[in-house]
Amino acid sequence: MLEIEDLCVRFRRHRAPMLTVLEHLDLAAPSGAVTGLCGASGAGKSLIAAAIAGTLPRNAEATGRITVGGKIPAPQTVALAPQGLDALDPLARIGTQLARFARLGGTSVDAPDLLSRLGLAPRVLDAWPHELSGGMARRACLATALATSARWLIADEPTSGLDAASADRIMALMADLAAEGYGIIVISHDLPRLSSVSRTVTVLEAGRPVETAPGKAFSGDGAALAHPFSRRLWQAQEVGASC
Ligand SMILES: Nc1ncnc2c1ncn2[C@@H]1O[C@H](COP(=O)(O)OP(=O)(O)OP(=O)(O)O)[C@@H](O)[C@H]1O
Repeated sequence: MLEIEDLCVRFRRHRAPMLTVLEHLDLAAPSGAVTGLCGASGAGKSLIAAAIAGTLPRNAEATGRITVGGKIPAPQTVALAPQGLDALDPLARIGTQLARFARLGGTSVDAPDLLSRLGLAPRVLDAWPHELSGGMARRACLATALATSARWLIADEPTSGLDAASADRIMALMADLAAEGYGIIVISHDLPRLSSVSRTVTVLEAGRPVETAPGKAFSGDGAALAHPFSRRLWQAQEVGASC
């Protein structure tokens, strides 16, 4: 179990008061399941990912407790596939980067097999990041995180910029990895796909968690959701999807 207790994040600013951007987050993410995080832009989702992975910006101050299996996680326990595609090294071919991440995790990687699970052809191994489309780069980012063989993965917006079939494939992969025993946390604006694979989805509104609901509560008109903000978020996507 990956547990977050009372996580708060605030930023130091030049000649300005501290800015609080995340307040009192509790989260329990079991291994063997997908745990979803959603919310409006700027709600604090990527900062949660960074806090778990230990990559918060230098001007951030975090309080609270993050544990995996009851212990403070060692480096490399949790792999992060960040939202920004600039996480890829522009000066290394994708194959080199996958091998590098595998070494970081003290393991080796069957790179063609990994790419194929993400719907990428083996030729991508020889490609430089600038030669990839946005969707291919997103999947290459995910591949670098998976290459570490960490048993915990946080995927921040893994379907952003992907066509519908590729997005379906990525969310199905998240579910498959969970079925293989991985602990998976997925951050996504794509609520229909996110909720379809998640055991629970935590909804954030402006830095505050408002509700943790079972994935299946995101259906129909959202009547099974407890908080009005969650219902609005869900209904907005459903209306968008049916237009
Ligand atoms: N280095 C920083 N210094 C100051 N504020 C920051 C910094 N990084 C992020 N923030 C602020 O923290 C808040 C949360 O940012 P975060 O990136 O976690 O949002 P998000 O929920 O992931 O949004 P999106 O869905 O748009 O990716 C935002 O208001 C953002 O402006």
